[in-house]
Amino acid sequence: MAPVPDTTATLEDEQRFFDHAREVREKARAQLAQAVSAAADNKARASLKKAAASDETHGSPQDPAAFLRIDTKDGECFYVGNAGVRDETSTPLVYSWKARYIAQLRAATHTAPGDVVRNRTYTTEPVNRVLRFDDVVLADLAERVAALDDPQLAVIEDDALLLDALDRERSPDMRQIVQTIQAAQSEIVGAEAAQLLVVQGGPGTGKTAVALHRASSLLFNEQIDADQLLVVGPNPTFTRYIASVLPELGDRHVRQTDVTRMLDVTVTATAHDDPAAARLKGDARMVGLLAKGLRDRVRTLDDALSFSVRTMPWRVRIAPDDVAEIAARYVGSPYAIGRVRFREALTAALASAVKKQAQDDGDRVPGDTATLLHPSELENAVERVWPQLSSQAYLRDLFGSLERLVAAAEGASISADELQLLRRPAAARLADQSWSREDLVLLDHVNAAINGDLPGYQHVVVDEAQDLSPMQLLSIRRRSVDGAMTVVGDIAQSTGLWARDTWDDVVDVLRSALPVRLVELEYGYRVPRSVMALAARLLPVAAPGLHVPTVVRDVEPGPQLVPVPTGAASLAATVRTAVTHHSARGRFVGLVCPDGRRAEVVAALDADDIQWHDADSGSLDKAINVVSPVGAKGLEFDAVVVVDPQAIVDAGPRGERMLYIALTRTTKFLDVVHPEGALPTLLGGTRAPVDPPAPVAPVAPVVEPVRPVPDPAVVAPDSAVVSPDPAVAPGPAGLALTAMQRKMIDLVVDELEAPTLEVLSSSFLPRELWPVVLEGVAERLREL
Ligand SMILES: Nc1ncnc2c1ncn2[C@@H]1O[C@H](COP(=O)(O)OP(=O)(O)OP(=O)(O)O)[C@@H](O)[C@H]1O
Repeated sequence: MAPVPDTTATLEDEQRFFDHAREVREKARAQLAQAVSAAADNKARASLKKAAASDETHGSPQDPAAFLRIDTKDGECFYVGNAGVRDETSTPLVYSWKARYIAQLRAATHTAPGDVVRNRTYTTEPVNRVLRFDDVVLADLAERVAALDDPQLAVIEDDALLLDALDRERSPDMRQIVQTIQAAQSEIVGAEAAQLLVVQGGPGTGKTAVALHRASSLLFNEQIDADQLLVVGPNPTFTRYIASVLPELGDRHVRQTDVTRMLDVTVTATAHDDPAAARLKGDARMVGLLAKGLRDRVRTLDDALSFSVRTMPWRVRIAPDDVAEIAARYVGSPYAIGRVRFREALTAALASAVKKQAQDDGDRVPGDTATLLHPSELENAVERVWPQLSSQAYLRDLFGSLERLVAAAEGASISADELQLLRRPAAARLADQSWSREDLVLLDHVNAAINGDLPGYQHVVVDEAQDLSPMQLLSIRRRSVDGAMTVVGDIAQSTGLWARDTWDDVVDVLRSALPVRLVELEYGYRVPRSVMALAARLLPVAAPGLHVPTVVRDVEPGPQLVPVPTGAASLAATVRTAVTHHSARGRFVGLVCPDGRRAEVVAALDADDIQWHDADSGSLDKAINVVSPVGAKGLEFDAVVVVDPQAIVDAGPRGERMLYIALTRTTKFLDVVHPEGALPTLLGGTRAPVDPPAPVAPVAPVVEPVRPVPDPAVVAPDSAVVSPDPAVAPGPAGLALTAMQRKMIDLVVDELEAPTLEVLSSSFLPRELWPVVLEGVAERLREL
């Protein structure tokens, strides 16, 4: 009988249990290895070896036997480890954290304890030595935190293991969080598979971590094979970043991909659609248009089809209406399958016509009269009515012909102007046709419409789902057997052409007969409190009505706002100083740079031979990663340097959301380097946002009087890196200046610049009005 210690167990009792459980586990591992070497033949050995290699049921030999023990009110106790352990009688000694029942027990809180009385966590040292344990008795906890404002927050803040995990340095690989999964997260991890579960949560609330742990738990509980699970992310860099979590959890063969690589297409995107065309191509109305366009490729004939009949002097004919009637039976099937059925049905109709004619004429014919038809004649006829088509040929022909488009749009409520957006010259050779990213999604859709859906996955996990177009969502939905999915994202981080304010349309597209559930994660684990306070200033405009996650920790120092006076220092040089400062301290650095600033920033890094990695290219590097704001989604770094936040805001619609994303990528340090006077008003600057997002209010540039706590420090740019801007002293147009005059003008401009900027900055006038002020000054000077 296993020596399971009771609730009064001492450290020695616990150690005895840990030793026993580990011994049992290692014995089982050794038995499996022995079975491999004793296998009768090579084939059996290979398959056992494969099973042993992929059999993570024993976890790693380096794992402690358990990391948690849960005691329930009916006196039961559950040891929880990375892997389950059973004794010789198959009695569980340790439960895998993946077991649904365990996940449900871990969802207990002091306010909703359920059966749980006490949680005991263990601190161990390699391999299995128990150094100490810490108990949390839920009833005591409830008493202790009852009077506090946010008792749940107090509980989290008290979790030393969690805070320790959060404080650890980050790397290009995301880590598992098995030991420190929080109650609300555990509830999601262990939730039933058969539903559409949408997880909304602010930056760093653990959505990605939870989704991946849920995937692992589903594989364990639902007995589905790893290749029956699909994980879809937004881009290859993100996929690489999360790729090691599932293997670390013992699940090695799950397909993890991104929304574009997932598609069933053989071409890559080389063309770019303008936003209006791209948006239309992502619209669900394309489904109707593509379907009608495909149906239109099945032709109706004006003349009868006529076929010769082997050994007979006569021909057999079939009237156009009869051909159309046969074709109509199959137009609802996938196109290529419909074509096969049409061919079969046409052949059958002709065969019976041959039989009848032969009988009428008294001719002797074989039982299977279809053999009297010529296959090539049949194929030609089928091709006339129901031409073979590839998805590429179909889409090229459709977009290349206004006539086809107009016919296809019938009933799809797409206007003539919109159809023009889809038009593009058809390349003579299919291989020369270029395709956009949005086209690839359509090609995937057409592939399914032609060949039928590919075999689906039992469960699909979608991360950063808030940005996907309806056509992308449909491409994901098609890959799910029955709509069982876990969809995670953050509406406040929804940007791009399909930026949305609710999950409603996502649910509408993905929903199946299964139940739908939306849950929200409330606590933020990544972003330090002071950084979140700064980023949260954007939310009233970026995503009004959405909650700021309650942050569980703070890190000193808070965010640094680094103004760079125009003409006094180069912005890029200041950025370079900031990133090298962090990388010199061994930090994993993200340099979030708007496209318009990228060239000067990377030139400054290159000029000093500073190694950096292009994070938009598909992977991350240990040190400095330059990343676009959109590419930064889902990623995190020890230190983040955000370049020219106003340029990020101005770069497109929903600019405040883009900046919100950029600011919330850090686990510790944040530097915001901005041209002096060009800090977004919402962050405390004096300039109005240029493109307030429609249609949400308020759009007025409210200079928020409440400073974040603690206030972001405003630091002077490091004088060591300040390099003077090139002198600028063009004379007014038409005024011929001598070289000496130019030089003098340069000097005077230099002298005037700083005080002028000071006056303008303190004027609260939007920056775009500053030249107007200077023109006014020039006007007055001319009048002197
Ligand atoms: N329970 C936990 N224990 C330890 N670390 C955690 C826990 N929950 C979240 N984290 C850590 O917090 C960080 C943020 O998690 P994650 O990336 O999953 O958040 P997210 O909600 O997906 O963020 P974003 O919306 O910005 O993509 C990660 O480093 C993750 O490991």
